[in-house]
Amino acid sequence: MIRVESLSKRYGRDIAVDRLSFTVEPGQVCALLGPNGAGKTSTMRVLVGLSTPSAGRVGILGEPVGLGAPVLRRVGVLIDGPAFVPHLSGLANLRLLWSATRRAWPPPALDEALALAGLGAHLERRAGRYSMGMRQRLTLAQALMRDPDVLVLDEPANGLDPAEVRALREHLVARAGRGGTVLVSSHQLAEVQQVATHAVVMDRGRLAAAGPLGDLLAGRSLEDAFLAITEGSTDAAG
Ligand SMILES: Nc1ncnc2c1ncn2[C@@H]1O[C@H](COP(=O)(O)OP(=O)(O)OP(=O)(O)O)[C@@H](O)[C@H]1O
Repeated sequence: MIRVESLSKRYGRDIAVDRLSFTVEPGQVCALLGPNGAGKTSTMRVLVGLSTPSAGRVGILGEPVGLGAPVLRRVGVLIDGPAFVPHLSGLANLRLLWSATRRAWPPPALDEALALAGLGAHLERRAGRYSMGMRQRLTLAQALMRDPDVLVLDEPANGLDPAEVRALREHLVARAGRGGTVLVSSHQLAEVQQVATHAVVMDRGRLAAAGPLGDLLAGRSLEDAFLAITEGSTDAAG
Protein backbone atom coordinates (compact mmCIF):
# COMPACT_ATOMS: atom_id res chain seq x y z
CA MET A 1 0.00 0.00 0.00
CA ILE A 2 0.98 3.60 -0.55
CA ARG A 3 0.53 6.23 2.14
CA VAL A 4 1.05 9.95 1.68
CA GLU A 5 0.61 11.96 4.88
CA SER A 6 0.44 15.71 4.86
CA LEU A 7 3.16 15.86 2.22
CA SER A 8 4.56 19.21 1.17
CA LYS A 9 7.26 19.80 -1.41
CA ARG A 10 8.83 23.19 -1.97
CA TYR A 11 11.23 24.34 -4.64
CA GLY A 12 12.70 27.47 -3.17
CA ARG A 13 9.76 29.69 -2.43
CA ASP A 14 7.38 27.78 -4.69
CA ILE A 15 5.17 25.16 -3.14
CA ALA A 16 4.57 22.31 -5.59
CA VAL A 17 2.78 19.97 -3.15
CA ASP A 18 0.80 21.41 -0.29
CA ARG A 19 -0.18 19.18 2.66
CA LEU A 20 -1.31 16.33 0.45
CA SER A 21 -2.68 13.13 2.01
CA PHE A 22 -4.03 10.00 0.38
CA THR A 23 -3.64 6.23 0.48
CA VAL A 24 -3.73 3.54 -2.17
CA GLU A 25 -4.58 0.03 -0.99
CA PRO A 26 -3.57 -3.30 -2.51
CA GLY A 27 -5.94 -4.23 -5.31
CA GLN A 28 -6.48 -0.63 -6.33
CA VAL A 29 -5.46 1.18 -9.48
CA CYS A 30 -5.41 4.80 -8.39
CA ALA A 31 -5.20 7.56 -10.98
CA LEU A 32 -3.27 10.66 -9.91
CA LEU A 33 -4.87 13.48 -11.86
CA GLY A 34 -4.49 17.23 -12.11
CA PRO A 35 -3.82 20.07 -14.55
CA ASN A 36 -0.27 20.84 -15.72
CA GLY A 37 1.87 21.83 -12.79
CA ALA A 38 -0.58 20.47 -10.20
CA GLY A 39 2.22 18.59 -8.44
CA LYS A 40 1.72 15.01 -9.64
CA THR A 41 5.30 14.32 -10.67
CA SER A 42 6.65 16.08 -7.57
CA THR A 43 4.48 13.80 -5.43
CA MET A 44 5.60 10.67 -7.25
CA ARG A 45 9.28 11.59 -7.03
CA VAL A 46 9.04 11.91 -3.26
CA LEU A 47 7.05 8.70 -3.08
CA VAL A 48 9.85 6.66 -4.66
CA GLY A 49 12.73 8.36 -2.88
CA LEU A 50 13.94 10.46 -5.80
CA SER A 51 13.42 13.66 -3.84
CA THR A 52 12.97 14.52 -0.18
CA PRO A 53 9.76 15.92 1.28
CA SER A 54 9.80 19.46 2.66
CA ALA A 55 7.26 18.29 5.25
CA GLY A 56 5.09 15.27 5.88
CA ARG A 57 5.72 11.59 5.31
CA VAL A 58 5.38 8.95 2.65
CA GLY A 59 5.42 5.20 3.10
CA ILE A 60 5.17 2.14 0.90
CA LEU A 61 4.09 -1.28 2.20
CA GLY A 62 4.25 0.15 5.70
CA GLU A 63 7.90 1.22 5.43
CA PRO A 64 9.30 4.72 5.19
CA VAL A 65 10.73 5.75 1.85
CA GLY A 66 14.02 7.47 1.14
CA LEU A 67 16.74 7.19 -1.48
CA GLY A 68 17.88 3.55 -1.52
CA ALA A 69 15.23 2.39 0.98
CA PRO A 70 14.99 -1.44 0.89
CA VAL A 71 11.26 -1.35 0.21
CA LEU A 72 11.96 0.29 -3.16
CA ARG A 73 13.08 -3.11 -4.46
CA ARG A 74 9.42 -4.03 -4.42
CA VAL A 75 8.39 -0.95 -6.39
CA GLY A 76 8.32 -0.57 -10.16
CA VAL A 77 8.90 3.05 -11.14
CA LEU A 78 8.39 4.97 -14.34
CA ILE A 79 9.17 8.64 -13.77
CA ASP A 80 11.11 10.66 -16.33
CA GLY A 81 12.93 7.44 -17.13
CA PRO A 82 16.35 6.32 -16.00
CA ALA A 83 19.35 7.54 -17.92
CA PHE A 84 20.11 4.70 -20.31
CA VAL A 85 23.68 4.10 -21.41
CA PRO A 86 23.52 5.16 -25.06
CA HIS A 87 26.11 2.78 -26.51
CA LEU A 88 24.58 -0.30 -24.87
CA SER A 89 21.63 -2.15 -26.36
CA GLY A 90 18.21 -1.89 -24.76
CA LEU A 91 18.59 -5.38 -23.32
CA ALA A 92 22.08 -4.65 -21.98
CA ASN A 93 20.67 -1.57 -20.28
CA LEU A 94 18.00 -3.67 -18.60
CA ARG A 95 20.73 -6.08 -17.39
CA LEU A 96 22.72 -3.18 -16.05
CA LEU A 97 19.75 -1.77 -14.15
CA TRP A 98 18.92 -5.22 -12.81
CA SER A 99 22.48 -5.76 -11.61
CA ALA A 100 21.88 -3.09 -8.97
CA THR A 101 19.50 -5.50 -7.24
CA ARG A 102 22.35 -8.10 -6.91
CA ARG A 103 19.91 -10.77 -7.92
CA ALA A 104 20.53 -13.30 -10.68
CA TRP A 105 19.49 -12.47 -14.24
CA PRO A 106 16.80 -12.77 -15.54
CA PRO A 107 14.31 -10.84 -13.41
CA PRO A 108 11.15 -12.77 -12.51
CA ALA A 109 8.81 -11.01 -14.91
CA LEU A 110 11.22 -10.27 -17.74
CA ASP A 111 9.29 -12.05 -20.48
CA GLU A 112 6.00 -10.42 -19.51
CA ALA A 113 7.67 -7.02 -19.29
CA LEU A 114 9.34 -7.39 -22.67
CA ALA A 115 6.11 -8.57 -24.27
CA LEU A 116 4.35 -5.47 -22.95
CA ALA A 117 7.18 -3.16 -23.95
CA GLY A 118 6.92 -4.60 -27.46
CA LEU A 119 10.43 -3.61 -28.47
CA GLY A 120 11.11 -6.85 -30.35
CA ALA A 121 14.34 -6.71 -32.35
CA HIS A 122 14.95 -3.15 -31.16
CA LEU A 123 16.10 -4.63 -27.87
CA GLU A 124 19.40 -5.48 -29.56
CA ARG A 125 19.88 -1.93 -30.87
CA ARG A 126 21.78 0.78 -29.07
CA ALA A 127 19.51 2.66 -26.67
CA GLY A 128 21.08 5.94 -27.81
CA ARG A 129 19.32 5.49 -31.14
CA TYR A 130 15.88 4.89 -29.67
CA SER A 131 12.96 7.15 -30.45
CA MET A 132 11.13 8.76 -27.53
CA GLY A 133 8.45 6.05 -27.69
CA MET A 134 11.07 3.30 -27.62
CA ARG A 135 12.77 4.86 -24.60
CA GLN A 136 9.39 4.98 -22.89
CA ARG A 137 8.87 1.29 -23.59
CA LEU A 138 12.30 0.38 -22.29
CA THR A 139 11.53 2.34 -19.14
CA LEU A 140 8.27 0.46 -18.80
CA ALA A 141 10.11 -2.85 -19.19
CA GLN A 142 12.53 -1.96 -16.40
CA ALA A 143 9.61 -0.99 -14.14
CA LEU A 144 7.72 -4.22 -14.76
CA MET A 145 10.48 -6.83 -15.05
CA ARG A 146 10.99 -7.09 -11.30
CA ASP A 147 7.36 -8.16 -10.81
CA PRO A 148 6.81 -5.38 -8.29
CA ASP A 149 4.16 -5.34 -5.57
CA VAL A 150 3.72 -1.60 -6.09
CA LEU A 151 3.80 0.37 -9.31
CA VAL A 152 4.29 4.14 -9.53
CA LEU A 153 3.92 5.23 -13.14
CA ASP A 154 4.04 8.82 -14.36
CA GLU A 155 2.21 9.05 -17.67
CA PRO A 156 3.20 5.55 -18.78
CA ALA A 157 1.12 5.59 -21.96
CA ASN A 158 3.14 8.42 -23.53
CA GLY A 159 4.66 7.18 -26.74
CA LEU A 160 2.74 3.91 -26.80
CA ASP A 161 0.48 3.01 -29.71
CA PRO A 162 -3.19 2.08 -29.13
CA ALA A 163 -2.59 -1.67 -28.97
CA GLU A 164 0.17 -1.17 -26.43
CA VAL A 165 -1.96 1.18 -24.38
CA ARG A 166 -4.62 -1.50 -24.23
CA ALA A 167 -2.08 -4.17 -23.26
CA LEU A 168 -0.72 -1.91 -20.53
CA ARG A 169 -4.23 -1.26 -19.26
CA GLU A 170 -4.95 -4.98 -19.08
CA HIS A 171 -1.66 -5.55 -17.34
CA LEU A 172 -2.40 -2.94 -14.67
CA VAL A 173 -5.87 -4.36 -14.05
CA ALA A 174 -4.45 -7.89 -13.78
CA ARG A 175 -1.67 -6.74 -11.46
CA ALA A 176 -4.15 -5.05 -9.13
CA GLY A 177 -6.29 -8.19 -9.34
CA ARG A 178 -3.33 -10.14 -7.96
CA GLY A 179 -3.13 -7.77 -4.99
CA GLY A 180 -0.75 -5.23 -6.47
CA THR A 181 -0.97 -1.52 -5.69
CA VAL A 182 -0.88 0.82 -8.66
CA LEU A 183 -0.57 4.61 -8.77
CA VAL A 184 -0.63 6.04 -12.27
CA SER A 185 -0.72 9.63 -13.46
CA SER A 186 -2.21 10.58 -16.78
CA HIS A 187 -3.87 13.36 -18.73
CA GLN A 188 -5.70 10.84 -20.90
CA LEU A 189 -8.94 10.79 -18.98
CA ALA A 190 -10.92 8.47 -21.25
CA GLU A 191 -8.10 5.96 -20.90
CA VAL A 192 -7.88 6.44 -17.15
CA GLN A 193 -11.59 5.88 -16.76
CA GLN A 194 -11.17 2.38 -18.16
CA VAL A 195 -8.46 1.31 -15.76
CA ALA A 196 -8.75 3.20 -12.46
CA THR A 197 -10.68 1.96 -9.45
CA HIS A 198 -9.85 5.13 -7.50
CA ALA A 199 -8.62 8.63 -8.23
CA VAL A 200 -6.78 11.42 -6.48
CA VAL A 201 -7.24 14.83 -8.08
CA MET A 202 -4.66 17.53 -7.36
CA ASP A 203 -4.88 21.20 -8.18
CA ARG A 204 -2.02 23.62 -7.53
CA GLY A 205 -0.40 21.25 -5.09
CA ARG A 206 -3.48 20.53 -3.06
CA LEU A 207 -5.90 17.67 -2.84
CA ALA A 208 -9.01 18.63 -4.81
CA ALA A 209 -10.83 15.29 -4.57
CA ALA A 210 -10.14 11.64 -3.78
CA GLY A 211 -12.08 8.41 -3.59
CA PRO A 212 -13.47 5.49 -5.51
CA LEU A 213 -13.86 6.41 -9.16
CA GLY A 214 -17.59 5.72 -9.16
CA ASP A 215 -18.12 8.21 -6.32
CA LEU A 216 -16.09 10.89 -8.08
CA LEU A 217 -17.84 10.37 -11.40
CA ALA A 218 -21.36 10.40 -9.97
CA GLY A 219 -22.67 9.42 -13.38
CA ARG A 220 -20.45 11.87 -15.31
CA SER A 221 -17.58 11.12 -17.65
CA LEU A 222 -14.20 11.45 -15.99
CA GLU A 223 -13.50 14.45 -18.20
CA ASP A 224 -16.65 16.25 -16.97
CA ALA A 225 -15.94 15.29 -13.35
CA PHE A 226 -12.30 16.39 -13.61
CA LEU A 227 -13.19 19.77 -15.12
CA ALA A 228 -15.87 20.35 -12.49
CA ILE A 229 -13.51 19.39 -9.66
CA THR A 230 -10.55 21.48 -10.81
CA GLU A 231 -12.71 24.44 -11.79
CA GLY A 232 -14.38 24.27 -8.39
CA SER A 233 -11.06 24.43 -6.59
CA THR A 234 -10.01 27.41 -8.74
CA ASP A 235 -13.16 29.22 -7.67
CA ALA A 236 -12.60 28.30 -4.05
CA ALA A 237 -9.04 29.58 -4.20
CA GLY A 238 -9.74 32.74 -6.05
N1 LIG B 1 12.96 20.72 -9.99
C1 LIG B 1 12.10 21.73 -9.89
N2 LIG B 1 12.52 22.96 -9.54
C2 LIG B 1 11.65 23.98 -9.42
N3 LIG B 1 10.33 23.89 -9.63
C3 LIG B 1 9.84 22.68 -9.98
C4 LIG B 1 10.70 21.54 -10.14
N4 LIG B 1 9.93 20.48 -10.48
C5 LIG B 1 8.66 20.94 -10.56
N5 LIG B 1 8.61 22.26 -10.25
C6 LIG B 1 7.39 23.08 -10.19
O1 LIG B 1 6.49 22.47 -9.29
C7 LIG B 1 5.15 22.56 -9.78
C8 LIG B 1 4.56 21.17 -9.90
O2 LIG B 1 5.21 20.49 -10.97
P1 LIG B 1 4.97 18.95 -11.27
O3 LIG B 1 5.90 18.56 -12.37
O4 LIG B 1 5.01 18.19 -10.02
O5 LIG B 1 3.46 18.99 -11.80
P2 LIG B 1 2.65 17.91 -12.65
O6 LIG B 1 1.29 17.85 -12.06
O7 LIG B 1 3.39 16.63 -12.74
O8 LIG B 1 2.57 18.62 -14.07
P3 LIG B 1 2.44 17.99 -15.57
O9 LIG B 1 1.05 17.49 -15.69
O10 LIG B 1 2.69 19.18 -16.43
O11 LIG B 1 3.49 16.94 -15.71
C9 LIG B 1 5.22 23.34 -11.08
O12 LIG B 1 4.95 24.70 -10.79
C10 LIG B 1 6.66 23.17 -11.51
O13 LIG B 1 7.09 24.27 -12.27
